Amino acid sequence: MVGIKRALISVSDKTGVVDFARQLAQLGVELLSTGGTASLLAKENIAVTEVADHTGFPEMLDGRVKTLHPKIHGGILARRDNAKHMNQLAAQAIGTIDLVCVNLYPFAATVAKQDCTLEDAIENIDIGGPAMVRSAAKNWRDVAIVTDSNDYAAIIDEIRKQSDLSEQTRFNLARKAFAHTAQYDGMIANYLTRIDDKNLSGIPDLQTFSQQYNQSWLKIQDLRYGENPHQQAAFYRDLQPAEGSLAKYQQLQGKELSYNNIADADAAWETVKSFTQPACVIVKHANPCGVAIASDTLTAYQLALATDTTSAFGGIIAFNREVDAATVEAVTGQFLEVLLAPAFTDEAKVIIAAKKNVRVLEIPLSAGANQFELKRVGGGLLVQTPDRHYIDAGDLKVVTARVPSEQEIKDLLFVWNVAKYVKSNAIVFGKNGQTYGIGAGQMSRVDSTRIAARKAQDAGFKLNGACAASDAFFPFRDGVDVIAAQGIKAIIQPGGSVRDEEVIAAANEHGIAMVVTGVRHFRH
Ligand SMILES: NC(=O)c1ncn([C@@H]2O[C@H](COP(=O)(O)O)[C@@H](O)[C@H]2O)c1NC=O
Repeated sequence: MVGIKRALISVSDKTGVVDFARQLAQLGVELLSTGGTASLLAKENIAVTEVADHTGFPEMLDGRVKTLHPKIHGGILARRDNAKHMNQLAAQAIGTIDLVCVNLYPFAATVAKQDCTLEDAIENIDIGGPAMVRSAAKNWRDVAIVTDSNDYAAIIDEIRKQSDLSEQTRFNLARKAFAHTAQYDGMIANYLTRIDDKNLSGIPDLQTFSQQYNQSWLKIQDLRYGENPHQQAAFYRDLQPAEGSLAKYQQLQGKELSYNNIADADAAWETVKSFTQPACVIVKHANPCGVAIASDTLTAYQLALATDTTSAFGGIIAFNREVDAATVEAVTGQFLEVLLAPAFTDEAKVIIAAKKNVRVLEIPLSAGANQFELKRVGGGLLVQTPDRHYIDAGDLKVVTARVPSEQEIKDLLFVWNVAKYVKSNAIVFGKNGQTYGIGAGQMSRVDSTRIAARKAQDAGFKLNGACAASDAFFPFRDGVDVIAAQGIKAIIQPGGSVRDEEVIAAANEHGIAMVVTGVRHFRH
């Protein structure tokens, strides 16, 4: 006889529940179930008692009241080691319930529908389910609470082996259950506090940002330390990370990821993901120090490295294509911290394995993005939608006498895309799908311009005929003058400065073609 004698199963998502119930029944567990679940189990010839028959009360109010009954909650909440509790159960002829398996009304899926009315949303707020989950989780020493169909197999396995569930398993299930109801209620509060008060019937108008913002994250790992060794840190992921996001990584080899590795890997991955052609991005301290697109990964790497071989030392290197042996041979010729790609060939994996310390991450490639970008400030949180603005040649407005050539337009779009991922003030020089010089994170735009110029000179690039991008408008003509002095003949920038006229006049003076995008890409 198992320690679990009676189980209550009440699930909206019925995935795997028939098998789970059948196996519990085979282990001698008596089953109670709510209407829909009970009829499914009965149809599958599994012996089950309807909760309504057990309590003697019918389900009522369109299912709003099914399990909210002392015979259910008494049976779950009574402490088995407390004589008073057990006597009280006996006096009311209430039997104990030892396992509760519940998943909740699909609130998230309901409100995700375009035509979801407030009434639909409200009806999909589960009441009896969370009450049972919380009762069972509170009484975890005596009751097992199962909220995730992914746990069914392991639970059956453990009961079969040990005739019961261990204290540790029950506690883990209880923690998971409270995390689940917290997330569920958080989601409801987020939805309700997004509703514009002007319209409280029909399909509500939803504001982008809720009045109270509740979010749940799952810890992937504790980190050895934070940005600096005296800081503590951990890495959390979204409950459902966006497709193609860093948190979907699989580490193939190498040392444990550090806080800075993860931050830099994210910067590299987000940048490389933005290119459709084979691309390589090398990141140091959250900024790309070399970016290139080419017909293959090896060439892309060689071109990206050539931008700034000094900064690339100890960098994070990302590709948006499967990485082959030749590329890995080349990449491991330099000191690197992390290598990321959607895939590695078997041969490439063998070669990189010799460099045990290099952290190698495989991430499925997809253009997905976080719903919101979050940034903590003292006592608060800044929330914004991600920068997902892309342009093509048709979006460019030529503002100078000189019009860029077709090749220059391609180069302008390339450096513009790179500039988007460089911390402001960002200036990027490049040509033929290769960055020539990157000026990042300066407090003045002209300083970023000077840095980009110096880096390009140090790397030995001839800037004649190259292009320049500025992530935001030029506040003065000085940046344009510095660019012109390098021999650069085409500039892309948002425009919109009060001194645009002065800036455009400078470009005309220097015979530069200038295009404006009308959009800026600050990144802090
Ligand atoms: N009202 C109640 O007493 C109640 N008890 C259980 N539920 C939910 O009813 C669902 C299962 O219903 P059915 O077995 O009828 O398909 C589960 O998602 C469960 O969380 C309830 N429904 C909503 O509150």
